[in-house]
Amino acid sequence: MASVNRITVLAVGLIGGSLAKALREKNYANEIVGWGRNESTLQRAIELGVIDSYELDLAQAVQGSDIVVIATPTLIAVDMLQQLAELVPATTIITDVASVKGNLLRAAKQFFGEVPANLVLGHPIAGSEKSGVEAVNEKLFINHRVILTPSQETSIEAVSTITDMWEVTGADVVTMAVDDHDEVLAATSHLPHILAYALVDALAGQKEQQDIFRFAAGGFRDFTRIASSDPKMWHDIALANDKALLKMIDLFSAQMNELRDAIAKADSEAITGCFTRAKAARDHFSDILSKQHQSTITDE
Ligand SMILES: NC(=O)C1=CN([C@@H]2O[C@H](COP(=O)(O)OP(=O)(O)OC[C@H]3O[C@@H](n4cnc5c(N)ncnc54)[C@H](O)[C@@H]3O)[C@@H](O)[C@H]2O)C=CC1
Ligand SMILES: O=C(O)C(=O)Cc1ccc(O)cc1
Repeated sequence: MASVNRITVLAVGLIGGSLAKALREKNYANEIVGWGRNESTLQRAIELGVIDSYELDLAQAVQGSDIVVIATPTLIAVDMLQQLAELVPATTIITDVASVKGNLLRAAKQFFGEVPANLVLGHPIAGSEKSGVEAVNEKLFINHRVILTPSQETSIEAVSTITDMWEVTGADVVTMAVDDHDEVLAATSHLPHILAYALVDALAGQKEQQDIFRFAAGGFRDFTRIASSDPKMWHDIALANDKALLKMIDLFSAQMNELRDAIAKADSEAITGCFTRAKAARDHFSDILSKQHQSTITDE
């Protein structure tokens, strides 16, 4: 593993902070520097053992770093990339944690003139509905996937360094094409968040909302936990991945209309068909998850 002296994390929130703390606990680098706009948050990050030091000036923060990790909200990551194009030499690896990759790849081509070899776009598939430095959890990435989306232009050494970095946190690193990433995540993460927000907002707008929430059963709680996620974060994701997300919303709306018609017509066959297929698919998914869980227990 190539030795890493200095890592800079741009924005020390849930994901940037959890990565910094995980790496710090494994002594992965000599120095982990945080950058942010709010000095009290950065001081708090030092108190919590998340970073070694901080800088408020971006140029100072990235100077001499081997790896710069962009961990801001998704649309802000585009601005960060633009600023880094002026500040960072080709010897520094730039990576990120944003939930959408296509918009950043397009921005990179625009700001750097081509996809720079030292840019390794990445996305940890781990997190929670909580945000900010107080929610930092150094174990967050253990046994979770991290998707890297290198392009043809990306340096193999840079991909290998970022793979090593994530593996140190306990993550399982896979690579994927950018468009595939954005389509898969639109289906499995972005659509479910939109559905949870829409459901809770629709119900909260009803006059009887007090009663509705008072009598809500476990299913409502399971299905809507993610509606507590940060609205700003999900605003950025929805707009950054608009094309893939609109496709998924249309697919879902068509399915919803079919189910609505089936209920209106008391079409038992159609209703049971949908529920049975969905149950089989969900049970299969549960089996995969429990096998993954078993194999991680045996590995320990
Ligand atoms: N929360 C989650 O479960 C996951 C989030 N992500 C992605 O990771 C990135 C960071 O998300 P979290 O750490 O969850 O959010 P967070 O809200 O915990 O942290 C975001 C940080 O960015 C800072 N920030 C906000 N606006 C800024 C601006 N204009 N300039 C500079 N800094 C700014 C905030 O002060 C905060 O420190 C996002 O792109 C998100 O989509 C990826 C995987 C999981
Ligand atoms: O809290 C949950 O269940 C999540 O889905 C967390 C999450 C949020 C955003 C991502 O890009 C990846 C993971």
